Amino acid sequence: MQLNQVNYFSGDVHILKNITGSFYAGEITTLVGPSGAGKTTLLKLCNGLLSYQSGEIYIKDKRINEYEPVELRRSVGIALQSAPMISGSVLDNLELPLVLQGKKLSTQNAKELLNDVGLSGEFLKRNSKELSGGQRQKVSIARTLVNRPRILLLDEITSALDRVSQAEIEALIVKINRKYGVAIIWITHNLQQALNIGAYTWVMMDGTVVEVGESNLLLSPKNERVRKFVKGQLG
Ligand SMILES: Nc1ncnc2c1ncn2[C@@H]1O[C@H](COP(=O)(O)OP(=O)(O)OP(=O)(O)O)[C@@H](O)[C@H]1O
Repeated sequence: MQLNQVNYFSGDVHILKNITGSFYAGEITTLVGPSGAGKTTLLKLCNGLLSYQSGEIYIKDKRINEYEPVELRRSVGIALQSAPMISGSVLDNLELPLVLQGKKLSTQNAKELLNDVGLSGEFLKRNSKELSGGQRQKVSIARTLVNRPRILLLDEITSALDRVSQAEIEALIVKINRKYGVAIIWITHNLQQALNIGAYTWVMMDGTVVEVGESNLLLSPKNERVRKFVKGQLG
């Protein structure tokens, strides 16, 4: 996915300013930065939930606003911190992206998806209300894989979890990244997480990308504001 001079305004407010850069297939890129920097807004532009006013976003040399909405939704999966579930079973939840297209999910495929996120096939019949926070997030991630997306957007998916579940989710995202070769764009407030798992990191502030590169840039940022931000987080 490539972004070229992307600008987004909400009314008169210039929220994202000239965002340019690439997210690569088979690589994890983390987005970090202070609250209000524009990270979530950028993710929403990448899956068409919001529309930019100028610039371009391309997936495979095709502008995202030239994709049919269903095609774009299939190509770009998103998982959120809240891991929203519909009432019903885990299978009902996994199947949701297909049901919306008038299709069904085979039990075999459903079990493989659960296996991808480290859950046994027995979970298919479980009521989604009975899942722990970590299990819910795993089902939410499995659901994003139903359409075999090229790009996976993750918004703070481990923020509400305990350390053990957090480590499990990190490991399974790395595994999924290798297995499916998707481009993963992961917003995190946890800079240690960005250092541990992301190949690349974008540091955003006030609607701009202030520093970008391999994630270990966080250990010795060039930009003074980034240095201060990192010091506050990593000590
Ligand atoms: N619907 C909206 N209307 C107006 N301004 C908005 C809207 N949504 C977000 N903003 C503003 O856009 C800016 C970027 O918000 P965004 O949620 O993208 O930041 P963020 O980096 O994801 O923050 P956080 O880390 O707190 O989630 C903020 O200044 C926010 O107040």
